[in-house]
Amino acid sequence: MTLTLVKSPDEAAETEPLTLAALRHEIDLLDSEMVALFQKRLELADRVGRAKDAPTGGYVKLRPDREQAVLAHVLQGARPDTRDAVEALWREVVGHGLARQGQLSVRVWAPVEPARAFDAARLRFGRAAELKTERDPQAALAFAAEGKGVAVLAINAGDPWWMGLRREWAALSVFEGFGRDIPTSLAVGRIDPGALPRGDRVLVTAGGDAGDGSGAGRRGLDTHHGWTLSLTSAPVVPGGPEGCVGAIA
Ligand SMILES: C=C(O[C@@H]1C=C(C(=O)O)C=C[C@H]1O)C(=O)O
Repeated sequence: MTLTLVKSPDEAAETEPLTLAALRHEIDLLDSEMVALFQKRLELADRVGRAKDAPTGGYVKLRPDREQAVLAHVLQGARPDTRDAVEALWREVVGHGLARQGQLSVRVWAPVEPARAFDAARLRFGRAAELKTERDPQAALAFAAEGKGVAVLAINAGDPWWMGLRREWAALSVFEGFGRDIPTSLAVGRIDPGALPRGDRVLVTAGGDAGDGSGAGRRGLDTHHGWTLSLTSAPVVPGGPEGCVGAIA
């Protein structure tokens, strides 16, 4: 609701600068509070990071499940008209929280519309992350497999890099999908399997064509020589015999 004070033009001319100054003072006070709170939050993220320094199994510190819960929590309290702004802001906040535990590096491989994939990665990981484009999907996967950071790779881009998630890149998990309804790129990394987000499971399977009924409830994303990359809402276990290679929110 917007309150409008009815004033004569003269009165308005006199009081307006004061009102403006008063409003700006309120903003300054809030900014100071927000900076203090942000710094407190960063210190806590720091402490969480040190707690994670205990054996990690070579996993990166990024915890998609926790980030999903943080987002859900703040969005629950947000007015509908501020949801997009709150989400964008918190992606930044969380990105800086993670950066306190070590800078996140992201390699992006997207031969078609690279700017779109890059923008999506920037929105997801925030400005605190270091983003670089990669010309070779295998180099992006190798970078992520070494635990140096994570990779974002386009799907349906003429390279079935995702088949490697069942083979040489089995240490990597898909933990994010980018795209409106159907993902057009996926993020992969050495993510603790216990920290994958709640949502659809990502499958790489031989035989059958996802979407033809052979895999009930599956949605195909890409196929190559009898192998299929698909999504399912079935609660399959990552790394298990069903070919689950991760999960996306
Ligand atoms: C603080 C943590 O580390 C990272 C930063 C988060 C945050 O700032 O809220 C959330 C998840 C992690 O990616 C955590 O795991 O809780």
